[in-house]
Amino acid sequence: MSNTTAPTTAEVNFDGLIGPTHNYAGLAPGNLASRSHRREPSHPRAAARQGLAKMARLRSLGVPQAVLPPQPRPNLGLLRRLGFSGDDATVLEAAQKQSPHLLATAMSSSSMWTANAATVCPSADADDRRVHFTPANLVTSLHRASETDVTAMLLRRIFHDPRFFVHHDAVPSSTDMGDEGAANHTRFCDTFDAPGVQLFVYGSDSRGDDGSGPKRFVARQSKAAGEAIARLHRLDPDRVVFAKQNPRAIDAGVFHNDVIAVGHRQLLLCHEQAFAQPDRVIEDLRRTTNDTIRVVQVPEQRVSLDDAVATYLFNSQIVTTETDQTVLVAPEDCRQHSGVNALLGELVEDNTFDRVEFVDLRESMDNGGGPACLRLRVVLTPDELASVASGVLLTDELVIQLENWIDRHYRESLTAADLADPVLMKESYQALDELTDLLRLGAIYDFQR
Ligand SMILES: NCCC[C@H](NC(=O)CCC(=O)O)C(=O)O
Repeated sequence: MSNTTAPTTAEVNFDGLIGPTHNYAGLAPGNLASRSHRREPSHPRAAARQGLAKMARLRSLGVPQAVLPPQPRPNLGLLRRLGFSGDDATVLEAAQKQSPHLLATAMSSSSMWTANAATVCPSADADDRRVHFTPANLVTSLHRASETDVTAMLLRRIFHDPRFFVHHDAVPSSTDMGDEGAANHTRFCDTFDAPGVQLFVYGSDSRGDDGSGPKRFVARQSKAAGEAIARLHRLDPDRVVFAKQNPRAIDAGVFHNDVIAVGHRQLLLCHEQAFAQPDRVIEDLRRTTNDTIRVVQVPEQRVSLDDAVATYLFNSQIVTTETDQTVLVAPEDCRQHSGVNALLGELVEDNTFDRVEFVDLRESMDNGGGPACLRLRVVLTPDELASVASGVLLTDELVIQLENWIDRHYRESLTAADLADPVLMKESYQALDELTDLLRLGAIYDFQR
């Protein structure tokens, strides 16, 4: 078993702990799983256990693993800002009566998908040699846009040392500046301490609607946000690539690029329909990486866009283990799909991966979040890692404490009718109050002050 303090510069996965109000409200634009599971009962305890089991599995492979706490729900501040008043129970009841949609928004536990929390660039790539963070504005939907402030606070709290970390404000919240964070951002490198090349993928070009965008669903990520982040993070423009998503893919349910492409070190695994101009993207990546990148494009004939979205093949995580193996951590759904499973066998055969491991993330998957959605990758040198709030770094002991904590506080199931229950609110706040002790973060939530 490895120690979480990596001796060399390493990629640390910060996974979002799934919160006690995890539910299916169908809130997410362009996300087919969210739409099709709308109003189904959810299983918060199983959900949180599945997410934690994935973290423990990666840790057992020797991948440094940390945890980000959920956002406080219900988000009473949001409901009050929208005109619901009275005591807490009255606010929840009025919201349920007048707008179940707003109530569900205030109960969403979507912050678990930390790939959307922020864009992070390692110190090796920034000209001031510090790690840069920009929280995502998530303007496309209210339930996600209301995560930004708490995310920013959490990141500042966890990565608190200004010698190592720079925290930027989110880019302005305007639809032509849409930013959904690291889900549309990939970094390629040789070893993690070496300077990398960063790929920013976008669905909309802020220069206006020229009719080339998706027809059915909204493009959530803008090019302008990526450009701003590349400037803010002081990246070398010669080592940055911008790529437009294929609008057909967005219309098939690819609401983030990480539903159709995944990169790790010198490998890009993507569907042939991922980008509007795939040849140009590959050429740009070859040039900027001095031809060290290996691109594996999966043809439509092998895996259709629809099957890619249904199985979340490309939302797998690729990790380098302690023994220097390259492992693909894929959703169970990929094993169950014969075509995808056969392809994975071939990718092991041809040494793209040393092996594939499958993880059961049913509860998250049913809201459109696979293995890669649940993690924010932060590349840290040993000194940077040593300065991080250490209570969030996963240890064997913390896994056991969190399992126990989940079992004590989380409900087995939740329905839409339960969301206004003031007892659920108390349970949720009490759970989070205890969690901040377990993670040694102090009082971070408004309700604790
Ligand atoms: N990276 C995965 C993000 C999934 C997320 N789903 C949601 O917000 C579903 C919420 C709901 O419908 O209850 C989204 O689409 O942004």
